Amino acid sequence: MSREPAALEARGLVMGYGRRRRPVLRDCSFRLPTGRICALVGPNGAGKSTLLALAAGVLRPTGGTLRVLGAGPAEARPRIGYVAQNRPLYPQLTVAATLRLGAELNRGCWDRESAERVAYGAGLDPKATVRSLSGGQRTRVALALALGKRAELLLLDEPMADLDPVARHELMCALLAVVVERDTTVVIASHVLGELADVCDYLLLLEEGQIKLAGESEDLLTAHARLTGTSPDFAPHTVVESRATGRGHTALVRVQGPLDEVSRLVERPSMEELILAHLRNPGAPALFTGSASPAPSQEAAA
Ligand SMILES: Nc1ncnc2c1ncn2[C@@H]1O[C@H](COP(=O)(O)OP(=O)(O)OP(=O)(O)O)[C@@H](O)[C@H]1O
Repeated sequence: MSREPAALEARGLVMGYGRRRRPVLRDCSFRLPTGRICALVGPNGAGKSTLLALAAGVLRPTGGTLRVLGAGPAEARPRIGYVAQNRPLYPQLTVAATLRLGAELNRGCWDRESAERVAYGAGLDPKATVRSLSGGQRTRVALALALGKRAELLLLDEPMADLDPVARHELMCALLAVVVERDTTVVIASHVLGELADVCDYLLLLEEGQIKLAGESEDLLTAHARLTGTSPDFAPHTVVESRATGRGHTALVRVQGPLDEVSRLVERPSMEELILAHLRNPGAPALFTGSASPAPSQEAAA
């Protein structure tokens, strides 16, 4: 059965910088279906920004393939909104002129109302030049441009990093209202795990250039459990992380068989807990749920 084109589909994706091309992304294969709000997490230097820049067509991979909305990244670019980590904007333009430029470049599809709501939400002066803005205010303008474009796929690199807590909440609500209404796919690279867990229904966890967890949040959570018992032996389950506690031993495990609820307390981990356990234990085996595995390549299927 053929599947509809994914928002992102990587096969053996490799990326290295500079002359030596030391791989920053190594043999990454995964699939992100459309219509998801995906958290892209991983430690500093794991390759999150690199993956987003490849998807946005700003960088070219050194190996493997990355399909974006069923096309090559350069071809898909008009359908993508990309907020890069350094928020590239024209410093000499005013905020109003920046939005006018966004409208000009996206004539016929520009969503002026959403763009202005996001840009001016906290009383930002339309006449202020971009160079005079704070980091958080620049983020506001960059997000406004991405949302105004009515993109099918939004790639947001640490969108909340510079924002104060009130602005974070306000902008996240504005973003969600728009993406839910339009069924936009969103990839959010961030270290703010608590906030991500509340809004994302898909997870990609990158570690040292490789995907370690990929799939629907619900499926990944169901595949794990927090077990507490008197014995440090949690067989047959695979232990991701364990520690001794006052009550005995607690472990976050990958479920591998029936859960013995008689001799152990069985609880469902939170998404934040699951991510932290994997980040602290890079040796834990990778897990891809069904929708996250790329379709067999045409050569393999033939
Ligand atoms: N332009 C570049 N030239 C050379 N190396 C680079 C370049 N950009 C990134 N790297 C290296 O690639 C690796 C991955 O960087 P990347 O910015 O993609 O990670 P990240 O997961 O986004 O990190 P962070 O959470 O700190 O933002 C790092 O080792 C970084 O030093």
